[in-house]
Amino acid sequence: MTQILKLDGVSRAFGAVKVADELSYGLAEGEALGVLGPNGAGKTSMFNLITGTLQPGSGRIEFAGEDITRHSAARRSRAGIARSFQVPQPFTHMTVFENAMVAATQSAGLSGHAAERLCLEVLERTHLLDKANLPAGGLTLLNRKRLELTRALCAKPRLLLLDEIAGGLTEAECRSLIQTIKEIHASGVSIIWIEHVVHALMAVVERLIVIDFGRKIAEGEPKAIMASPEVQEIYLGIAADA
Ligand SMILES: Nc1ncnc2c1ncn2[C@@H]1O[C@H](COP(=O)(O)OP(=O)(O)OP(=O)(O)O)[C@@H](O)[C@H]1O
Repeated sequence: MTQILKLDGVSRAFGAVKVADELSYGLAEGEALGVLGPNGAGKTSMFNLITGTLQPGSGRIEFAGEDITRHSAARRSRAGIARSFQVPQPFTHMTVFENAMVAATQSAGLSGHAAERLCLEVLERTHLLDKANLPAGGLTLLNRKRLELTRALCAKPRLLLLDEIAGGLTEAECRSLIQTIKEIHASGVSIIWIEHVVHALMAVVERLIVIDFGRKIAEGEPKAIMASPEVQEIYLGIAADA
């Protein structure tokens, strides 16, 4: 199977804090990978390393067979890497549609009707079409999360990085978001999903990795990983924090 992403011995420290410590793993094209780990383990930093807003101290990152370790964030975005942020970051004074258009024009490089068509398609997939003309600042938390997804999808990603998108939602809202993410996955987009809401992860991902102190401490089939005593101990800590 073709690998869309490969991290090879990626390390980065802030002073004494290692946010990535010899991190190595691969992601197959079309695969959904879950990432679990306690607060401060380095999960968001790993996304920053993949998207190019943080440079590794050492190691190599490949995307679609190309070494992107020194590529700029803008170049990686154009190549098809998109992310959602843990704290939704819409342009609050703009409408939902205008927010989508920013991503379609600036990240996917589209203009005119092509950009509008993509935005409408994505807004339908993310169930925000009926909110298209509302200001983004007034959306509920679920719809702000849906807008995060919309903005990422309007960049036409091959790889979608989701950062704790299920946090803070009610059970019913979480189920509805899981369904949308399943549909995105089924459309062929490769996904890496950092999440503390473990049942949401388990409903979607085919493989899990667990990170602690920037190190990968477990990797494999989700149920087997969750059953391991080492991960159970960390998970109890995560459940207490969540
Ligand atoms: N730019 C930075 N400068 C200094 N320290 C940083 C920087 N970015 C992150 N850190 C520190 O690195 C550690 C890892 O942070 P990171 O946000 O990657 O963890 P995380 O696993 O995503 O945590 P959470 O689950 O709380 O979001 C934390 O101790 C954080 O304070």
